[in-house]
Amino acid sequence: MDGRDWATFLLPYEQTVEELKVKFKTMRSELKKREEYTPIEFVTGRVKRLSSILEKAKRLNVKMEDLEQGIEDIAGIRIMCQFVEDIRRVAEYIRARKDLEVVYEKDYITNYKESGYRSFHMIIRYPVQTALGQKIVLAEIQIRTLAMNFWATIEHSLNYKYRESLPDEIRLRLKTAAEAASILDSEMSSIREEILDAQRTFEDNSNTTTQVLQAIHQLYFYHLVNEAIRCQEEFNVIWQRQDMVAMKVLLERVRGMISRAKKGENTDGV
Ligand SMILES: Nc1nc2c(ncn2[C@@H]2O[C@H](COP(=O)(O)OP(=O)(O)OP(=O)(O)O)[C@@H](O)[C@H]2O)c(=O)[nH]1
Ligand SMILES: Nc1ncnc2c1ncn2[C@@H]1O[C@H](COP(=O)(O)OP(=O)(O)OP(=O)(O)O)[C@@H](O)[C@H]1O
Repeated sequence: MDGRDWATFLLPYEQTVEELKVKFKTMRSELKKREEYTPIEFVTGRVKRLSSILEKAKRLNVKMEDLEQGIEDIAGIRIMCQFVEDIRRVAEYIRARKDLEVVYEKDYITNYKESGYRSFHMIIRYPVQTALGQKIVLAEIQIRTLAMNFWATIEHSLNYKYRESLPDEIRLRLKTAAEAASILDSEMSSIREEILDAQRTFEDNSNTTTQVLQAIHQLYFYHLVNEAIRCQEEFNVIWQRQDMVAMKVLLERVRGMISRAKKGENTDGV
C-alpha cells in the first residue's frame, strides 16, 4: 500500500473515532441533564499511528491483508470515570446500545495485568456509513477511573522512553504505584457511598417532615383544632432538635388520630 492507500484505509477508522467521541460526550451531557450525577467524566479517542499498526501487526504475526480483523484497536476511544462503580454502569450503557455490537470484553480491573495496569476494555463492531456504503469496523473502548488513567499515562510514557528495557526498579515502583492508585479508588468509592447515604437520609427526613405537616393540616379538616395546635407545637420542638425518631413517632400518632376520626371515634388526648 502506498501513502494514499493508507490514508483511505484509515478513513473509516477516523470517522469511527469522531462519531464514538461525539456519542459518548452526548451521553455525558444527556445524563447530566437527566440525573444529578453522570458516570462519564471525559472522553478521548485516537486512530492508531501507521508505524504503531505495522509494529503491532509484526508483533502479533498479522498479515497485511488481515489488518482489519487482526488489529482490533486501530480505532480507539477512552472513557474516564470518577469512581470504579461508574465503569460497570458505563459498560451497561454500552451493552444496551443498538448502534454497536460488543464482540468481547476484557476486565483488567478484576484481573489486572502484570505491569499493574487496570482498565475495562470492550472490543466492538461499529457500522460506519461511508461515501461508498456501510463498513463494519472493529474498535476498542477503554473505560477507566481518573486514577487508573493517571497511572497508565505515566507508565505508557515511561515505557515509550525506555522501550523494552524499563529498569526493574522502575517497573517495581510502578507496580506499587498502581496498588496505591487502586487504594485511592477504593477510598473514593467509600466516600461516594457516604455521599449517596447522606443524600438518601436527607431525602427520607424531608419526606417525613412534609408528611407530618400534611397530617397536622388534615386534623383541621376533621375539626380536631386543639389537637392540631398541640401537635404543631410538638412538631416545632422536634424540628428544633432535628430529632427524626421523635418526628416519625409524631407522624404515627397524628395518622392514628386521623384514622380514628375517619371512623367517627373519639380522639384520645394528644
Ligand atoms: N499504559 C499501559 N497500557 C496498557 C497496558 N496493557 C494494556 N494497555 C492498553 O490496553 C491496550 C490493549 O491491551 P491488551 O488488552 O493487552 O491488548 P493486546 O492487543 O492483546 O495487547 P497490546 O499489544 O498491548 O495492545 C493497549 O493497546 C494499551 O493501550 C499496560 O501495561 N500499560
Ligand atoms: N482506546 C484508546 N483510546 C484513546 N487513546 C488510546 C487508546 N489506546 C491507546 N491510546 C493512546 O494512544 C496513544 C498511542 O497509542 P498506541 O496505539 O501506539 O499504543 P498502545 O495502544 O498503548 O499500544 P499497542 O501498540 O500495544 O496497542 C497513547 O497515548 C495511548 O495512550
